[in-house]
Amino acid sequence: MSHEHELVLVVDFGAQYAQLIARRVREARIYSEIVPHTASVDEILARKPTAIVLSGGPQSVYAPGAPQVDPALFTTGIPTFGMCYGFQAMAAALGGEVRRTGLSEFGRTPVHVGEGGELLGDLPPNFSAWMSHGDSVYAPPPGFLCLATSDGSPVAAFEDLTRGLAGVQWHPEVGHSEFGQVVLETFLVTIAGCSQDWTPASIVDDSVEAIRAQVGDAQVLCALSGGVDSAVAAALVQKAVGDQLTCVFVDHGLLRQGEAERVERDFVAVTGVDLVVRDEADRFLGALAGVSDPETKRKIIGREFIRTFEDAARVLNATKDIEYLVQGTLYPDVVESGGGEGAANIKSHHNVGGLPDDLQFKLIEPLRTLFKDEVRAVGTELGLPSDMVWRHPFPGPGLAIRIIGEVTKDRLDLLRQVDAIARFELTAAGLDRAIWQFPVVLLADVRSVGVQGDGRTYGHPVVLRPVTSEDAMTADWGRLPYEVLERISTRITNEVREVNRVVLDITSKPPGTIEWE
Ligand SMILES: Nc1ncnc2c1ncn2[C@@H]1O[C@H](COP(=O)(O)OP(=O)(O)OP(=O)(O)O)[C@@H](O)[C@H]1O
Ligand SMILES: O=c1[nH]c(=O)c2[nH+]cn([C@@H]3O[C@H](COP(=O)(O)O)[C@@H](O)[C@H]3O)c2[nH]1
Ligand SMILES: NC(=O)CC[C@H](N)C(=O)O
Ligand SMILES: [Mg+2]
Repeated sequence: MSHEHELVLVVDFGAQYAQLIARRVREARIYSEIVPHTASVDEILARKPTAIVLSGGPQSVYAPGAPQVDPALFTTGIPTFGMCYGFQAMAAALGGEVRRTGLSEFGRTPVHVGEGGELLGDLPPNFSAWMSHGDSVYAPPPGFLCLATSDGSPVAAFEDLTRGLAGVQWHPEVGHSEFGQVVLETFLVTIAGCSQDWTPASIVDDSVEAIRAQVGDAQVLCALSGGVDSAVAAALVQKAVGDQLTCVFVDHGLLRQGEAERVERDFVAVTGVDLVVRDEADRFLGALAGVSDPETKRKIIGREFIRTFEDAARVLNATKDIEYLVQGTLYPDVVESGGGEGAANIKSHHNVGGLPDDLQFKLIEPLRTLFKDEVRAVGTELGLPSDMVWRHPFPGPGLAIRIIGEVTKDRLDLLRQVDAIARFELTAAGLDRAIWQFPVVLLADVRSVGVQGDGRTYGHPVVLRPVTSEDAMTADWGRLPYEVLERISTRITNEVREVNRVVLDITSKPPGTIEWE
């Protein structure tokens, strides 16, 4: 998909959020991918990047064994931008001086911009940038112009435009850095000359073409959850190969109120796609009986999903020969499971996943290079209705991982009721877009004493878990207005007899995760 677009490669030195750099580059409408710092100069050249970004990283460039940049990279003529570790590594590779500073800078840091130069030309003389470093560049390499300083960074930014090289000590990719996107775009567009041709329309055209080429006349199965990713993946495949596509929706009994009906009604109505609905509640609830360990729940659900897809294919194979399975895998899944070399390892999620080696399908993953916000833009471009494109993510294992304790039909019914109230009130308050996701968790094994109608109750607490996020990798707790919280709490305790306490989860991720299990 990427071949026809200019490419910016992000070389990952073990940055916490190399993905975020790639996202920011793409926000500038330039296609970007991440490569590990172990990639050789030849491997990098083979990808024909228009520009390169060297990421931050936890090490010190002068420490034995610390990852280095091969100086040959700087003679290729490809414009290269360094951030933090990448900036220091560029300095060290080209003869500048990098050493430990007496003053580490973590967090918001005032930066002073000097005279001249192009990279920071549009910035005011003083602004604030987000830093996270204990080493500093003390002297720029020969030929470089020092552009800025901070208290702990004698050289906080530099450039040598004769070679297309520049860098900054701070992290322009994080939202807390003022003018971060301006600096990045000045480098990529003005200095490196990248064209901004990565648009949702171009993504759709490229991927429709690629799917057609891959699939030919074959038959395709898509596991459709009603979630954003599989809806957009299915719509792309449908645009590419039309009625060669059959979607399978599994009602595993762990869905929220109205979900199954909504998928049938909305998705089919909009796309006209062939949909097979499998009612598998008995199978999933049977397999989950007596289980309260979160990992065991997830494994059971993953296994039963695969069995269900295989069953569905067996039935369909009577009339068509299903060769491909469509998955809504996103770029963060790929990076998290393939590993940016040296980067932290993030928990692996249920996908259609833990796919067996002897999988009978070949995979189609049209969203494999995209982030969630891009998937939403593609969905919009494809004409999917905005409530489908903007709906909150919902995990494949469903309410099973929001019931802390054993999953039973009664508990599911109870949580469905509570969840419907919370979601209704969020929507009524016009906050769906402001909140990334709003799990409601039933502490099924916990009871507390309450008083209702002058009588003692001994009910269950539920936890409201509104979060804000950009890509679910990190999250903050959502600051819902007190009036909205009050309405939700009152309605839940009035309308759902078994619940006598509503609590609010105010933990960010990290350290918490979004889901409780
Ligand atoms: N009930 C279901 N029926 C069929 N397939 C499902 C179901 N739940 C999940 N899947 C499959 O598992 C994949 C991963 O689920 P995931 O929740 O990550 O994505 P999604 O549901 O498509 O999007 P979102 O992240 O917005 O919920 C889906 O893309 C879909 O292919
Ligand atoms: O399809 C899925 N299968 C899973 O097993 C799964 N676990 C978590 N999630 C969703 O992923 C995002 C991050 O969740 P956590 O912060 O809980 O890890 C949030 O959006 C979660 O809802 C899942 N989605
Ligand atoms: N965030 C970074 O890239 C840190 C770079 C280097 N380890 C320093 O402390 O200066
Ligand atoms: Mg989902």
